[in-house]
Amino acid sequence: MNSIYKSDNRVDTTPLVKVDQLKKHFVTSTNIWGKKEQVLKAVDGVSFHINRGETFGLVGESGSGKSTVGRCLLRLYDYTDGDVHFDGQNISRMSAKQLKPYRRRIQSIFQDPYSSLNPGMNVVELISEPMNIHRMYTGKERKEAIVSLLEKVGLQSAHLYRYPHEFSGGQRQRLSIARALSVNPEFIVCDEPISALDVSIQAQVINTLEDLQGELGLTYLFIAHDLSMVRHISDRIGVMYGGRLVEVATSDELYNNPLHPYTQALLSSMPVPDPRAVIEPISYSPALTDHAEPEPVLHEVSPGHYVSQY
Ligand SMILES: Nc1ncnc2c1ncn2[C@@H]1O[C@H](COP(=O)(O)OP(=O)(O)OP(=O)(O)O)[C@@H](O)[C@H]1O
Repeated sequence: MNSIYKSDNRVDTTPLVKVDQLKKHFVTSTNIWGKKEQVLKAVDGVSFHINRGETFGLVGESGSGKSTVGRCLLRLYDYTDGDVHFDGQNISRMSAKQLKPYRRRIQSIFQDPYSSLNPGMNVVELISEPMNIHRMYTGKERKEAIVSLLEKVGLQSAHLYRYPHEFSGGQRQRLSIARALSVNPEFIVCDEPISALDVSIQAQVINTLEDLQGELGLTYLFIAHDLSMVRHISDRIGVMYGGRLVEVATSDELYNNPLHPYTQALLSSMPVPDPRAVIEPISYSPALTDHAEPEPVLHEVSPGHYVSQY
């Protein structure tokens, strides 16, 4: 179990995750001589930290770079520039061998559990797979660990030999959570984990994630395109626009006092309870010309509330 206490009982206040000026540019076309023709700046100078036991929400419209940030933290991508520290260690340029312990400590849950779960594996096999990779648990101990994991996420031992297609969408996402937890991680990148679920199921899965966080001391990066989804679960929220963070604040501060026009636009497009109300698409364009792009620097305008130039 993760603990924010050091062995001498002093609280460890160093952030679990620290991201410094992260950049991930994709070369989207290459000419016949192998020269770069077009570069897509999916993430372009993003900095934030996530404290131990905290949930950091990352929001923004489709294409703003949220998933790319998540994939960089998981080291599924090499970065173009910048650094990511995990528990004080710079993991940015670690070799596959050096990364191995971090691959256990940092897990992920994705939007579509059906495509991330091998349909030919039953529950025991699906949960055993990460345990095999990290050589955890054997024989009877493993079976007990799997049953206990299923109970933790709201499934039962009767499900042990079932296959993904035999579950509902919500149950499949619970299975993905059990699989992520199987190797005792400290940090989980949750990339739109409830977006594909029925609204009635979304709150239940969120509650399970929150309960597990309290029980296991987990730290989450919670990615969503919709502010209403992250509000409840997040301690702090970062708003992304065009590969950059435009505002970071505590959840309450962001909702009560949004400063960046893009955050205000996102908030005003939040679903309203009246089903007859017309929801307008977000319209926001920086009031700047091409040659004066906003600096990827966040200014602290009040304690813990950061906003970029706009
Ligand atoms: N492997 C890739 N190669 C080229 N471009 C990519 C790649 N992955 C992402 N992109 C581009 O990078 C930009 C950011 O994508 P990303 O998926 O991070 O955004 P997002 O905010 O997570 O959006 P969504 O909610 O739709 O997933 C997009 O323009 C996307 O097309």
